Amino acid sequence: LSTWNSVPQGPPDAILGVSEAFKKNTSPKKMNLGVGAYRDDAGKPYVLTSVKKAERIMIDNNMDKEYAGITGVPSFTKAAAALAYGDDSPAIKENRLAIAQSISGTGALRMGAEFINAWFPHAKNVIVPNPTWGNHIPIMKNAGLALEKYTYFDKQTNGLNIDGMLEDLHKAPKNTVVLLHACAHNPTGVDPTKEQWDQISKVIKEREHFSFFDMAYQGFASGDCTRDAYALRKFVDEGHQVVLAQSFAKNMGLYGERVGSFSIVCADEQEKARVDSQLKIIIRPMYSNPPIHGAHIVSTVLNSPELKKEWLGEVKTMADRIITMRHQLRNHLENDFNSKKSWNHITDQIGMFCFSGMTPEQVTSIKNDWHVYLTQDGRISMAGISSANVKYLAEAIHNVTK
Ligand SMILES: Cc1ncc(COP(=O)(O)O)c(CNOCC(=O)O)c1O
Repeated sequence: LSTWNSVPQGPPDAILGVSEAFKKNTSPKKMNLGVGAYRDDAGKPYVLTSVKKAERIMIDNNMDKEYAGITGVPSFTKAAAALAYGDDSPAIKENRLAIAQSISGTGALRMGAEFINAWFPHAKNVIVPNPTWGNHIPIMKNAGLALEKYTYFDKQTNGLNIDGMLEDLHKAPKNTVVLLHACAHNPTGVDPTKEQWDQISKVIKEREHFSFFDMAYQGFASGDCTRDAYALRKFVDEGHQVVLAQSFAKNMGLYGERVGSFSIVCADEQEKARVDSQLKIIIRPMYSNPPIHGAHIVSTVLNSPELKKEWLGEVKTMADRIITMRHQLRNHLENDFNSKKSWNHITDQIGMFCFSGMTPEQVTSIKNDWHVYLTQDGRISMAGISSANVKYLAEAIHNVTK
């Protein structure tokens, strides 16, 4: 009998399964609205010019391939922290921000969950939005945390159910870890307003909850890195000792380079040193030390004023293209196909995704009858839309929803 005889067939990943089905389709009109990766208006992946320039500089510098330290490339983590928390962050100025490079955002989330499981001084409970990025659930559970969901999306309005969210945050046991998407919520595209963030901060403070921010889209949501970091920075200003999972996959187009960071706001320099030592103890037996190439790209871009300026322009261009597609899609639905349904949520939502409100049956119909592929929850990855196919998509959505 084979050693692996008892290994069962696992379920396919909901998101990647969509791309597999898309690849098998032969229609010239087919559209892949599944995977959350940016495409330009020609439908092609986009390597940023600022990234390519940084790589040329790195080659000219004849960089070696030595190991990075356990917590990664220092010039990267320093620049990443400033981008997230702000150049004038007191936590950074007072040297009390512990930060480690991670295997992109996923690695940061797992590192954070492992750290919480090891050192959080209360019950290891985490609550995540309903719905949330699918991978959040196994990441937290596999690290040993007890996971529950809090109300987030409102099916009636395709927006935020703020009252339901605040009620669930209030009901959760004291000292619960609350996972928060800093901007560009995945899969709904629904973000709290500034006023709503202030309400959320207040309840979290009252219940002495702990905030775990996931910021995978800074700059990619509104086109403005400062604007997209509002919630994170406001919480820190208000005295929350947050932790942050940061990713450069989308905003710098570094998907496969796996560049991210995990950071912890500490009380003082001495505490930061102790926390740092425990992060190293978690990382060492996990993957020893992180890949250096992507970290050097981010460091080169962020530490060069002109490359950083070029990058900020490019991330705004990507965000603006998505926002333009939102307005065109809504406009076609309302004015070309005279849909009688309300589509304001297409332009009210922000970031990579639009939670269309299409039912699983409608998702199946739009796939079978119109060759449009998206996840069963009705999430549309907006980057799959271009000026060439936006009207076709509107026609397809109208026909399956009327
Ligand atoms: C909210 C969130 N956190 C974290 C991550 C982690 O991304 P990475 O590990 O690539 O940095 C992602 C990446 N999502 O992937 C796109 C999709 O849902 O189709 C994410 O959406």
